[in-house]
Amino acid sequence: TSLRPRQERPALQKLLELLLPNLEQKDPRQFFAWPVTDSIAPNYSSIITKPMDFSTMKQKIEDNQYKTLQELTDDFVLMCNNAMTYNQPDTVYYKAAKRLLHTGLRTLTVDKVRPYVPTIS
Ligand SMILES: COc1ccc(C(=O)NC2CCC2)cc1-c1cc(C(C)=O)n2cccnc12
Repeated sequence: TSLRPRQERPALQKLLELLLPNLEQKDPRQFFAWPVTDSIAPNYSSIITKPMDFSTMKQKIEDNQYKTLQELTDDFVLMCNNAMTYNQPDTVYYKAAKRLLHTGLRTLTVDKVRPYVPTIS
């Protein structure tokens, strides 16, 4: 828990705090829970220029760094695409990323979420 005094939490931050666990549950083996290190994935940091993982996304929500649902969606897509870039198609990681991308995007774009996040036209 952060030591900061509890400042007013905008509606979007509350929504994202609800959505993130829903996405994390789609990664039961927790391949996407933490940053991928060069020790478990050789040369990862030289191949993937913009790493992303759920713990980083959680921190960005808490630091109120997402201004729209689309920005969180972009990080989620980046995370999945990184795994489909670094790993070969026949690996557990590539397959998990492909499945996560599809099921996760359905959660993020499903109509019942949209109305709560008016996009500034
Ligand atoms: C935080 O990342 C991980 C954490 C745990 C594991 C893991 O438990 N791997 C076991 C399944 C066979 C070994 C794998 C990963 C992992 C994710 C990834 C991704 C997301 O590309 N990765 C790529 C190559 C090697 N390992 C991984």
